[in-house]
Amino acid sequence: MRLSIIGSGYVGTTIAACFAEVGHEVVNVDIDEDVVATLNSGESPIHEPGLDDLIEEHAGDRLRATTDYEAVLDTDATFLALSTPSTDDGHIDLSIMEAAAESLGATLAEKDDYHLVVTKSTVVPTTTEEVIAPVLEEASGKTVGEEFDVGMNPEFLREGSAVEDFLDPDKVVLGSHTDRAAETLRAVFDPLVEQASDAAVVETGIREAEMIKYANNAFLAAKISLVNDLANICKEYGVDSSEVLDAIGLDSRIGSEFLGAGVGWGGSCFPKDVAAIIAAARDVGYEPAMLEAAVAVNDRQPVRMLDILRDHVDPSGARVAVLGLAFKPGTDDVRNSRAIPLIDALLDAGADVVGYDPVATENFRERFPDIDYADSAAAALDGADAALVVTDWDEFAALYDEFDAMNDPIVVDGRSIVTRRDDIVYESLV
Ligand SMILES: NC(=O)C1=CN([C@@H]2O[C@H](COP(=O)(O)OP(=O)(O)OC[C@H]3O[C@@H](n4cnc5c(N)ncnc54)[C@H](O)[C@@H]3O)[C@@H](O)[C@H]2O)C=CC1
Ligand SMILES: O=C(O)[C@H]1O[C@H](OP(=O)(O)OP(=O)(O)OC[C@H]2O[C@@H](n3ccc(=O)[nH]c3=O)[C@H](O)[C@@H]2O)[C@H](O)[C@@H](O)[C@@H]1O
Repeated sequence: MRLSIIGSGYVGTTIAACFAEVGHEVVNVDIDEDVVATLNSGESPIHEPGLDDLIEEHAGDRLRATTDYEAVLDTDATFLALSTPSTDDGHIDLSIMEAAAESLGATLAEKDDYHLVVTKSTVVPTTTEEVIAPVLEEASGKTVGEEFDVGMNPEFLREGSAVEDFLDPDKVVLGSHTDRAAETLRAVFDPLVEQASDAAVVETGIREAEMIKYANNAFLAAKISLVNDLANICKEYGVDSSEVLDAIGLDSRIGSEFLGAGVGWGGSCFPKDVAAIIAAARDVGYEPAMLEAAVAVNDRQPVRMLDILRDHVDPSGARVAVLGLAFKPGTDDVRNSRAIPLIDALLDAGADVVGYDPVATENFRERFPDIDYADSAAAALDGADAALVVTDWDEFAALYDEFDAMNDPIVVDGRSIVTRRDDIVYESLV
């Protein structure tokens, strides 16, 4: 099939390269000329394992990029993979989606045959039908359900394993309202599902597909917060939370994944998506108490870390090494990293902060230009009064002798990965 993908960020680039890999002809449309040039030169505009190889193989053949929306006219279906950030009050900000839908609609005005427009971005229920479709109709002069259809196909890939997650998913969710849209979506995904090891295909309505994405992310975020609540209780009672969590994970109804207790969840999606579904729920008069609690627990974990530090050292004037600035290991993405609230609190308390991350320092420096940065964990620990571990990078698990260079070592481990030493004051956060 011939597919167009609007937006070439984490999701748009990954799905374009993967659709090309399973045999489709794909064109990426992005307003960013650098992104387009990078893709056309056979390189990936984002860092994701395996993506460079796919782009190198298919660019100039089944995969190309352009800034010109006219490219959509030679395709059968378009996926909208634009950012859906938060407004200041947590609501979803649809302005980028609306601008792209308007450009797409104006282009579709010139198309003679049927077209399917699929929302790939994470959007709150009713957005595709009540926001995107009307913009497309207005700009194209066409009617949804007649000359074109809309559909919804949420994305569940994770940064750091995006290609693998997309090509071998647990599930593919196809939301549509007409037989024609359902058939087109099936035809897009059939080659992928055939080669995936065990992908379930869920055919559903459009607003159900939109909600499945929020339910998925909200459930995972709430699972981590529940785990953190339980692990905090464990700590107060002197119970080893890792033994407790390993044991409950053996119950197949609970499952062993996403039981990692610690300083909490961050990133470009969980915080904004949980905030957006809370705001959307309130808009229709429902108070989502569980989700509000999940956020409250998550907000409290960095504060607990500082409280534990205070039990051992007064942060005012102390040199504190923060190990890990990325929101999770394997990425240089610092959006909503737990290091941000932690360092804000440390600076408020008068600490002298030195940060270290294997790959995320430059991105973090844009947010905190005035703290010190070290070139290695050892350099960050040298002369520090305390160390706080925020991201579970493997290299932090391997630290041992490096703690000798600290002044009276105090380690507060927000990810429970550091090897304990009897001669060091070691506190796990949970
Ligand atoms: N990043 C992730 O791991 C995942 C993200 N999602 C969702 O997918 C959506 C996209 O997220 P990302 O790919 O991370 O966003 P992103 O910010 O990485 O990429 C968006 C791209 O859209 C382009 N763009 C902006 N306005 C445009 C326009 N009018 N026309 C054409 N291109 C335009 C930008 O230049 C940028 O390259 C969001 O709704 C997000 O919540 C879903 C699953 C995973
Ligand atoms: O909607 C999205 O964009 C994506 O959001 C998450 O993916 P991602 O944010 O890339 O990363 P995760 O691996 O889920 O980690 C999110 C946060 O939770 C934290 N986490 C994760 C697992 C765990 O056990 N404990 C824990 O604290 C991580 O440190 C990180 O800060 C989801 O896992 C994806 O399915 C989803 O598509």
